[in-house]
Amino acid sequence: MSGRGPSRVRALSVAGTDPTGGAGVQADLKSFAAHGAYGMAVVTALVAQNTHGVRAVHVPDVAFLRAQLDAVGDDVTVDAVKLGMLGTRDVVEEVAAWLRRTRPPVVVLDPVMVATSGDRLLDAGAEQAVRALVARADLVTPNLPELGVLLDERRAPSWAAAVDQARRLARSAGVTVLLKGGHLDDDVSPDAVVDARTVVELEAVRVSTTSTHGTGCSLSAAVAALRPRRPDWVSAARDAKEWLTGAIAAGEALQVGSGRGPVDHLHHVPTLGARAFSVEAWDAVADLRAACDALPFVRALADGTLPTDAFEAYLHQDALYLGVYARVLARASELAPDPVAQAFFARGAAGCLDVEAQLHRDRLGRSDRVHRSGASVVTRAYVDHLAAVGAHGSYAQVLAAVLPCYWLYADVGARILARAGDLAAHPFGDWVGTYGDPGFAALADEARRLTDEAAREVGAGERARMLAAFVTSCEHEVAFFDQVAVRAAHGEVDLRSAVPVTAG
Ligand SMILES: Nc1ncnc2c1ncn2[C@@H]1O[C@H](COP(=O)(O)OP(=O)(O)O)[C@@H](O)[C@H]1O
Ligand SMILES: Cc1ncc(COP(=O)(O)OP(=O)(O)O)c(N)n1
Repeated sequence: MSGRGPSRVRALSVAGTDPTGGAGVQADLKSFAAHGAYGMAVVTALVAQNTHGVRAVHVPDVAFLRAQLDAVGDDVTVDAVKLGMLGTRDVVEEVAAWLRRTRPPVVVLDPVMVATSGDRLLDAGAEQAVRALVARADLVTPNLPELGVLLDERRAPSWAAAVDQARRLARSAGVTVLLKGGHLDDDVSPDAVVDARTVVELEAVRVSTTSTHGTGCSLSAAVAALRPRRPDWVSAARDAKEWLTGAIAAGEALQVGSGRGPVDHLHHVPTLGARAFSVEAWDAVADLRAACDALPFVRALADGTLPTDAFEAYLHQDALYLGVYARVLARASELAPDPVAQAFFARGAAGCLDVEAQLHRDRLGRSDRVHRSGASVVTRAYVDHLAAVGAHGSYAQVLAAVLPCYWLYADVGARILARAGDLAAHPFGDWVGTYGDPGFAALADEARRLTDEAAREVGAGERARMLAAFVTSCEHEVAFFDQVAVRAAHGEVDLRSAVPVTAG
């Protein structure tokens, strides 16, 4: 064994079960893991419940509870204990006796009494035993109704009254109270860490969601897991609450159950096991891809019937776009975590300015038309989006935003190439040849690979932001193809409304 102490906090949940994984020991173990703790669990009660409510409760004999507690305590050093559903007076007293014997350094008591579904999780005759247990805990985490029961008072009618109750409980039981404001009828959901002398409020927005099953279990387990490595309760509770708010916000996306769903305990953890980002993203833009293929511009470009002025107007906007796109690729290179990605995006930036700009110069240089106008509203919207992600987004978000320009072009280009036939005789053969080229497809493959690689490192929230950036870029791509062609095909290449591009 190493002399440096354990690599993780060893946290024990003593609680009931939830086979749907949202509350009870299942939630506690996920909360422990989410906070880097090694989780253990002693089961007090088997609960047949789901996101709609409790169907049945089976409380094993307390002798078996004692056997479980002793099996853990005889063998493992426990750094923190979280007590959840205890169910009966006998269970409460057995747990109290175990605490007296073992005295774990951190004891968090979630005084579970009634589930939000309205189902009782504690016998009416056990309330007095739970009141006595409070004095054996370091932190107690009541919701508003539970706080009233612990004091043998009515539920506080307001947040201020609840804080006052919490202060009185802290003083009388010599315990720190983490008062939870989830039951308030308000657009915020504050909590407060209250001890005999101080009250520290933890502010939080109220997430508009039905995914709040097991929030109390998850919060108390998170605080227990954090406390051994935090200087005080406020620090542990603040981090746990911030995490929980994100977990609640990400809950609906889990699509677990048709009632009050669970929170996503791992919302901040890299999305190992998820579909590759590019697979999810490509599916998300299936309609946009179909719309792109059906655009008059794309069809006329493929069969060579697009008016030359329309094509030149498009190329002119594209040249303006590429100037900004090159800067955002350079930003991706700057943010890249390794030399392979760094070099790829640096080459991409240079490629935009060299190879593709050459194509535009050749084309527009031969043109009789003089394209002095600035970016159209559509072009400006696209480059503004890219520049904003480049300025404020993470590496992963930047990659998701720049990927459509590679991927959609390679995808559409291959189909245009297939329809175009002999490029030598095609009026836009040089353009079609560039984007339909297998070399360009290989660049798109590499951009996709790097984006998937970046996505593997991020949590669910960041991945959702990546997806939003990708879809927005795809929407701009389709609008970009559509803008000049539609106007130009009707002889209305009007760039008077154009404004200069501001490089990102
Ligand atoms: N809709 C919500 N948005 C944000 N936080 C919430 C929401 N509902 C509950 N919470 C938070 O979840 C935790 C559990 O609160 P609460 O519902 O009061 O307890 P319990 O789950 O024990 O009934 C608290 O931190 C509370 O502030
Ligand atoms: C086994 C078990 N323990 C506790 C609860 C109650 O969970 P809680 O986190 O208080 O939240 P709600 O789901 O009641 O809102 C439970 N349901 N099951």
